[in-house]
Amino acid sequence: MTLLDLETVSKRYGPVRALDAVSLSVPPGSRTAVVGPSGSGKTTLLRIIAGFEFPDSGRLSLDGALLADGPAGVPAHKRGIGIVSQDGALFPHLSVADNIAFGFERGAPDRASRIAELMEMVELDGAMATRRPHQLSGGQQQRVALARALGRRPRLMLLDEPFSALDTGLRENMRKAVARVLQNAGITAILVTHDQAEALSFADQVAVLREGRLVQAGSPQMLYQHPRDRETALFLGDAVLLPAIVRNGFADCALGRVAVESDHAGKAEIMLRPEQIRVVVDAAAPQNGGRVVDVQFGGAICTVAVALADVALPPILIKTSSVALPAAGNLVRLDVTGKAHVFG
Ligand SMILES: Nc1ncnc2c1ncn2[C@@H]1O[C@H](COP(=O)(O)OP(=O)(O)OP(=O)(O)O)[C@@H](O)[C@H]1O
Repeated sequence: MTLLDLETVSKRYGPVRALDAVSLSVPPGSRTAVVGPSGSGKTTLLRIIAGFEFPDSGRLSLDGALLADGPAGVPAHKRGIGIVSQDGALFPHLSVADNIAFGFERGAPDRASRIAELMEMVELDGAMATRRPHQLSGGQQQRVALARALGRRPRLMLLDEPFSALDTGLRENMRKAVARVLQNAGITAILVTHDQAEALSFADQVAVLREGRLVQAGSPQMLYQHPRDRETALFLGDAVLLPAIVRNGFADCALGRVAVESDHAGKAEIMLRPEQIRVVVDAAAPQNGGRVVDVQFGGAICTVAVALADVALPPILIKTSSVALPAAGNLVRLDVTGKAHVFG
């Protein structure tokens, strides 16, 4: 089942291909995160879904109804799509209550009860209803913006970097709160973010854009463990990339023999996520290891750089806990858990 369907949507700005034949299906009730480097087309995609822009070619439909077919289609205000932007875009001269009620139908009889219900939904204290936006924290302003967008009972909610102005702790709380609110209201959402960790934890589906093209879409686990290419792998998190010879479900590499999930045979590049590698101090100078050349203490997560026995390879960086942290100069063994991903 699909709520929003994009078929080969393309958009150019002069010589720039902002979107190049992007196809994407968004299931009802799901949360999709769109990620990609700066200039990859995320905002353009969101603006086309919202109806602020029209594609040059390609089609998009919502719940089976056509929203746009090339440059013609349904205008933004008739799409039933809600938007929460980075700055919340609240009206500074209106109270919280008036901001929330802005999208209601004129003279809505249940105005007060709906405002109260929406404030409760986004976990805002009812006493704040009479405040102006400047009397709220960044997180509270974002909750008002979300309540206002929810008040229009949208079929689809677009979230354009709504957490980016918040600091780390608050950001995580807001992300969880928004996910909960959307889930409880059964609203399908699309989030645009620069933050890979945010995308992986918020979404059921992650879509990676690069230079206007959709590189890969799938569940966060699938993309993290089986990225299409090394660029996507590195975009979604830290990765250890090693040359290897692959055969019969195993790869021979600088870390010894590692299981792989691939029927590839021959030379290939393999990828391990750093958390798959355990550093064990082992004075026996093991084959599957090397010498620690640098240790960066980082509290819960520390980074250990290990120069491999194969000097042609750069040192690999491994994230590890501060418990039993090796020291620079130690000889270490690198034990791998799970399977490596094979590119190619
Ligand atoms: N109105 C416009 N006129 C000309 N070029 C544009 C316009 N809007 C976007 N572009 C170009 O289209 C490409 C995609 O831009 P877009 O804003 O969609 O990327 P983005 O992934 O959202 O980037 P960021 O993460 O920096 O916000 C960029 O090369 C951008 O310069």
